[in-house]
Amino acid sequence: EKVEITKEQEALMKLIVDAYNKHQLPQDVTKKLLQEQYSTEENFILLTEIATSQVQVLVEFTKNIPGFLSLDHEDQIALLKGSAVEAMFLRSAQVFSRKMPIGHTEVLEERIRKSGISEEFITPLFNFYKTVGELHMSLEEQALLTAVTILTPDRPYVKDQQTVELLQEPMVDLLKKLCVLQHPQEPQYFARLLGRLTELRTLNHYHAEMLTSWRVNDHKFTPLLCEIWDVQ
Ligand SMILES: CC(C)c1onc(-c2c(Cl)cccc2Cl)c1COc1ccc2cc(-c3cccc(C(=O)O)c3)sc2c1
Repeated sequence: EKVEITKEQEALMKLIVDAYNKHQLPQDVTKKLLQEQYSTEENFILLTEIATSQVQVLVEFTKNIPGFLSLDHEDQIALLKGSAVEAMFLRSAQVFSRKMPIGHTEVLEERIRKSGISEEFITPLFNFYKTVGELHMSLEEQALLTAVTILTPDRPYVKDQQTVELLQEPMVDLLKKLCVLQHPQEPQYFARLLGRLTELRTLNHYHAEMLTSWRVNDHKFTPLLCEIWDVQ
């Protein structure tokens, strides 16, 4: 039967996509990717600055998700802390899928490869980037998938999972319809997207190890990253 987006789904999508477009990394932050030195230390410092700025962008985007600010405040924090790494994997993955104007892709890859991350994490990390890139996600799909990731009910310390599920469900339904409409020749596209969310869960564990190995080598994070990642 014909898949149709309802008027309220149209309105929800506009809200999410506008928020996603509005909250972006500032140019002066991302253009540093092309300017700074290429030492391991410089790369780590630059990626730390970008990640910190990205968390701020993520918080602003999340505040625009309908219903999020009506959630219990502690649950709002638990959702942000629980999804920050996954949302940043998704965000940084988009850089590799869309050809950045001034070759950010190669530069970002170079800096991530030489930032003190051990080889065992580099492989799954760039495999994820590759598989996301192959999906050629639309902007709407990127925005909705990020919202779905943030509204994952079973994050640690979330008390009222029920209410989070009520917020996440309409996003998932809308994303599913969007996938059918935007990829008619690929009926399993939505399933592939959800597969990336499963992959993101495993990357969380790798990321925790990455943080530990950076800290063992006395790398410093910013107060915001320490707060959101419960380090230091
Ligand atoms: C603290 C720091 C060393 C760190 O620790 N773990 C990670 C991480 C790494 Cl490595 C990989 C995945 C996830 C994390 Cl969380 C990081 C760096 O995290 C980030 C976070 C967001 C972005 C957005 C980018 C980006 C570039 C150009 C353009 C755009 C754009 O949106 O236009 C975005 S790069 C970037 C790097």
